[in-house]
Amino acid sequence: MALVELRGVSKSFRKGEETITPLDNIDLDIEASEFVSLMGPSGTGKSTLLNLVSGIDRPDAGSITVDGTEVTKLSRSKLADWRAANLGYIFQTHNLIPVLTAYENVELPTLLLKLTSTLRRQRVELALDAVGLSDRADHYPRQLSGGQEQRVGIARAIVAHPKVVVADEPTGSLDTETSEQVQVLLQRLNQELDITLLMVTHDQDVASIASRQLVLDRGKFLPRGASPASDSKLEPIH
Ligand SMILES: Nc1ncnc2c1ncn2[C@@H]1O[C@H](COP(=O)(O)OP(=O)(O)OP(=O)(O)O)[C@@H](O)[C@H]1O
Repeated sequence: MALVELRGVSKSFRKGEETITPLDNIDLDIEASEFVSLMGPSGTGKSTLLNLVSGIDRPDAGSITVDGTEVTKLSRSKLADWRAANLGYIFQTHNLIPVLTAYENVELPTLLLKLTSTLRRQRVELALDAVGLSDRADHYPRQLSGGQEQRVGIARAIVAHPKVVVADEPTGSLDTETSEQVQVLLQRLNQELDITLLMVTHDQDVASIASRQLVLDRGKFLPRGASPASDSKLEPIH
């Protein structure tokens, strides 16, 4: 069984009078330790897919299983606990809390876990070390560069030792040099710490660091090597 399994997953939204279906009966397997990138035209449902895998949103149909747990069957309260222990989320903008230090920002998700204070401290130190920011632990976000802030965001995503980390355009708001540093970091996390990654990006170069590249278009994954249709706006279903 794959670490992440999507079977027959569909998701629609009402937009005024129209219904759009960004995900239409899709299947996906992600094996443990894989690094999968996801590209596709704007509005095709990439973020929607990440939100479903991470249990932030629920599909209209189909099932999503992560490490043997059928996430789609969990109650709302169980889902919050499951997410805290099993899922890391890297955002395009780091979403750090400005009044907390780098250490405290990374510590935040561990407060939802039942850990001793020693283990909690070890996890935070390990995560900051993994992103090369041990010496910035006491700095506030405003005292960090954009790239350092993103690395704190990445440390926060891996601190709970999640089964899967999803990343939504993690380099989208970074300059080229900083983006390259973050790409190297993501590859290291995958290869050295064995973290399974699902990453959305608009940048083909960034996508190519992944071990498998997927393209989503018109509600489906395109076959390997195919390009999205040029007029690939989602067709409304009436
Ligand atoms: N909660 C929501 N309510 C209504 N419509 C939504 C909701 N979430 C997403 N959508 C719509 O679903 C479609 C897919 O959105 P999504 O954000 O997943 O696309 P995307 O591929 O990540 O786009 P981008 O590359 O621009 O970030 C869009 O048309 C969007 O407006």
